[in-house]
Amino acid sequence: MSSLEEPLGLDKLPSMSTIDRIQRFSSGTCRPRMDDIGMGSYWIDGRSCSSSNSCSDDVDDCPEESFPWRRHTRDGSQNNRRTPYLGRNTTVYGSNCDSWHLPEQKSRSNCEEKDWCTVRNKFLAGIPKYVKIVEVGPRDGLQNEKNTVPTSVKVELIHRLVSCGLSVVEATSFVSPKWVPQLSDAKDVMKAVRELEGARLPVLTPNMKGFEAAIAAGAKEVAVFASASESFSKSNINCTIEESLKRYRAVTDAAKKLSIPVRGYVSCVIGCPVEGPIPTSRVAYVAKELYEMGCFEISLGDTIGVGTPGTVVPMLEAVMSVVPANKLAVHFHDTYGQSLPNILISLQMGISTVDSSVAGLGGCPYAKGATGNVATEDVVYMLHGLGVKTNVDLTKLMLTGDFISKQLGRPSNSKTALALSRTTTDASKI
Ligand SMILES: CC(C)(COP(=O)([O-])OP(=O)([O-])OC[C@H]1O[C@@H](n2cnc3c(N)ncnc32)[C@H](O)[C@@H]1OP(=O)([O-])[O-])[C@@H](O)C(=O)NCCC(=O)NCCSC(=O)C[C@@](C)(O)CC(=O)[O-]
Repeated sequence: MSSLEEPLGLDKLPSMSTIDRIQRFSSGTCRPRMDDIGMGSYWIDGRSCSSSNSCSDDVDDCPEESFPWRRHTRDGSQNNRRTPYLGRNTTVYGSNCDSWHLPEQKSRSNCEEKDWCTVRNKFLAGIPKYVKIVEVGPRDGLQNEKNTVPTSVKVELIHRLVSCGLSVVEATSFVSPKWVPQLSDAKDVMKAVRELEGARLPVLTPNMKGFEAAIAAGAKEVAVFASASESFSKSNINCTIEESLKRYRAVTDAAKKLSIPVRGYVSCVIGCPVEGPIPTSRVAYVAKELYEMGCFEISLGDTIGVGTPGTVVPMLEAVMSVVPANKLAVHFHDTYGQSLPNILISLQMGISTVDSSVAGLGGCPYAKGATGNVATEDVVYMLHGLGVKTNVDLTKLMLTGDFISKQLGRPSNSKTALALSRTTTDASKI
């Protein structure tokens, strides 16, 4: 067994060419052409700069998502629809729950504006204007809870998360109740939220049995979950990587016939609790297989949270050589407190979808030592501070984190929630 007490990959820091590429992406000039960096057509251009080097952006605020076999185009206005669920609550934290950020463009002088453009072009050029957050709290967040969380609490959590403006909330898992007893009420949860508007509510399905049960309960989107570690695959879903891919082909084939979008997860993209460091080529292989079988998005999971930017960069580089960046998501667990730097570097490399969990809930029952996902509040705080749109209302999100933390009887794992709950009692001091 390899020791995972040191950051993985100190001996495997990215090559100079990798570092050079990131610096070039952030250098204030436009992105290199795809051919320059050997990524073929898979590299997705982020924002580019006009010849005047102005900061005006060319990326849609909230790009429409396309699924390979989707019949209908989604109504873009749905992003703005909110369920009125939180209306009856009183505000706990006050109304000033937002990030400290640089002054708005309109309040900057021409000179300040020019300086800001230079700084932004130099360090933040690759960062998208809009980031889609996939909230995994009700599923990944709760699956490891020892005490049974009542179905009504799970349903209320989903309602509240949707009312925060989150456009994707992973609702539950149709897995074996023997393996994950906490989510044995998947059918009841799904039936209670199936008509909820304003967000997509995917569910995990490990095989055809799970897929059929999910569809029968009203799921309109599912996710399959493979692993880049053979050992983790066996302990999590009781089969080899190849066997899991075979099962998932059956699920994606069935989903295609029903026009159900399928998301694909790859676990252990940096390290495995049993095998230690995982080769980037293996991560790329599994991601490519899932993508080619029809998954519309591949979420790369650092299941035990051992990654640092030093290991995340080469992993992403390997995956981006086979799956386009705009089809990738990152999914970090915060075991070593590395999630935010890992997310930042991922954004700089062209990723614009981030998984997270309200109040930092979570952990995988089959990944010893894995702690919760990065807290959604912390991700939103960082993104808003960077001027990146999320459509998420941080105040409502904090109330939601507060709600579920109280239900679980412990404090939130979100540093932002903790800090803002203290400071916003007297918002005038900020
Ligand atoms: C995959 C199996 C089912 C194989 O489990 P198995 O024991 O090999 O399954 P089986 O086919 O031999 O069947 C055994 C029993 O399970 C039943 N069964 C079979 N399938 C289902 C189903 N879908 N729903 C309900 N029941 C099912 C089946 O009917 C049978 O029931 P019995 O006849 O004994 O009464 C099991 O290993 C399992 O459910 N694993 C799920 C583990 C899990 O949920 N892990 C956490 C999610 S992954 C994760 O958190 C990582 C991620 C995604 O967040 C990203 C990251 O951070 O890395």
